[in-house]
Amino acid sequence: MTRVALIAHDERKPDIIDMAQAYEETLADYDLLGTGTTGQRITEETDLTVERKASGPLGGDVQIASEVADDAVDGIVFLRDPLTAQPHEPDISALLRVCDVHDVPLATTETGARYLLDGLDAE
Ligand SMILES: O=C(CO)COP(=O)(O)O
Repeated sequence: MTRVALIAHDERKPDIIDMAQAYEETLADYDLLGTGTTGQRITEETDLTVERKASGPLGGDVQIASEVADDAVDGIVFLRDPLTAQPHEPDISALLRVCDVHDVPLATTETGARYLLDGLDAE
């Protein structure tokens, strides 16, 4: 089954919830995972089931990076807050890097997320 990770920094959580609601029918066909708080918010505000990893600052990004390294993830939507420094920036960089290494599509913008999810849906 297609496995998709959903991650958003705090300032972007309203955006990822809007996206999850708009794409709920598509996402319902996928095996979803996410960082802790993002996963919790999405499960509260949609009927989707999300496997929750640790919260980002507590290692959730690296847990997802580990799955990417195992070729277990098909796509990631990661709505980052570009205006706020994150204490776990090295973890975020690791996740982005491992996606580059494994050619896993990663969208960090809402438009990119739409392209990514439409693309996965068309496969
Ligand atoms: O910090 C994050 C990603 O780097 C997101 O973590 P949460 O979903 O737990 O807020």
